[in-house]
Amino acid sequence: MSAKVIDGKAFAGKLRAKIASHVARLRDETGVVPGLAVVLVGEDAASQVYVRNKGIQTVAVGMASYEHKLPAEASESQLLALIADLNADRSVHGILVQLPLPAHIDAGAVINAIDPRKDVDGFHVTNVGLLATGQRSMVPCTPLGCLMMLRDHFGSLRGRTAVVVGRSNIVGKPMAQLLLRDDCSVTIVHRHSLGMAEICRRADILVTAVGQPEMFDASYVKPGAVVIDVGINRIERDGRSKLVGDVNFADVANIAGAITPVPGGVGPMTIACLLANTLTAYCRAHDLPEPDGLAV
Ligand SMILES: Nc1nc(=O)c2c([nH]1)NC[C@@H]1CN(c3ccc(C(=O)N[C@@H](CCC(=O)O)C(=O)O)cc3)C=[N+]21
Ligand SMILES: [Mg+2]
Repeated sequence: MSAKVIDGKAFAGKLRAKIASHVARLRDETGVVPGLAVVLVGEDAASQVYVRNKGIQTVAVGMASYEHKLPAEASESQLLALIADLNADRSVHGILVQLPLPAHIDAGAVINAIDPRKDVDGFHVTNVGLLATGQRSMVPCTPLGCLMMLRDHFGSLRGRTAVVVGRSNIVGKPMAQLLLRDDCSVTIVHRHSLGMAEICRRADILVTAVGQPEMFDASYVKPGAVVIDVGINRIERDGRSKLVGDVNFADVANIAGAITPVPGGVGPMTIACLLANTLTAYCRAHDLPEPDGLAV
């Protein structure tokens, strides 16, 4: 193995420490701490674990955490009423509705009911449009975390060739927007792309977000490229459950210049960026200067 392993867990720890020191200072200055409300509908086991981790980390940086759990049968109008309450609640600066939602609820309608200024996921159509037009917005947490790691690795991304695999609204599209804003030449490829491996082999920066365990081997990677693995796939191996990325780590680590591991790469950065976005939303709500390095 020759690639540098980008330690997202350690990076996220440093980011949380920076957030915690700002929160402590702002609490002393204003008497108000940032508040994050997380809404979970239903009993999905994985979602419960994520929501619990988010709550623990929110409190650990000195913010207030509000958890709202609704039964799987909750109606869309019940959920919209809760969102309206949270929009009006001045102690809540960030609102996250855990996805996926049950099929009987229109997720788009729920997301677009969130006050865009409190939309710490950056999924509201207003924030999508602001990002796409280069204006100040809330930026989706996973792409933001990836961008922070890339900027840390490269310094400037200007002029580099980036390939994003996957075109979801939560990762692929906003990732491409952020890379474009940092002056990369950006290509998005997806399941219908012809010659995908060949296109990927042109990338200085390869971001994989497809949810296919270990799909990307060395044949997709240019020697020395930086590979950001967004996939988090739970698989059975040797009778045990384990997490793997979209990238075949052992194979790609022989050829890449740097690579994020799974677990311990993008995942921890996603949660740290949720806290960063909550602090950003708080600063904007209170007309306070935004700390450097939290938003793009
Ligand atoms: N509205 C909304 N926003 C989200 O950001 C959102 C969501 N819904 N629904 C579910 C997905 C998933 N997600 C993860 C965040 C962190 C890890 C993470 O920290 N993973 C650890 C491993 C955790 C483990 O061991 O299970 C790691 O990669 O090292 C994983 C997954 C955020 N999501
Ligand atoms: Mg896709």
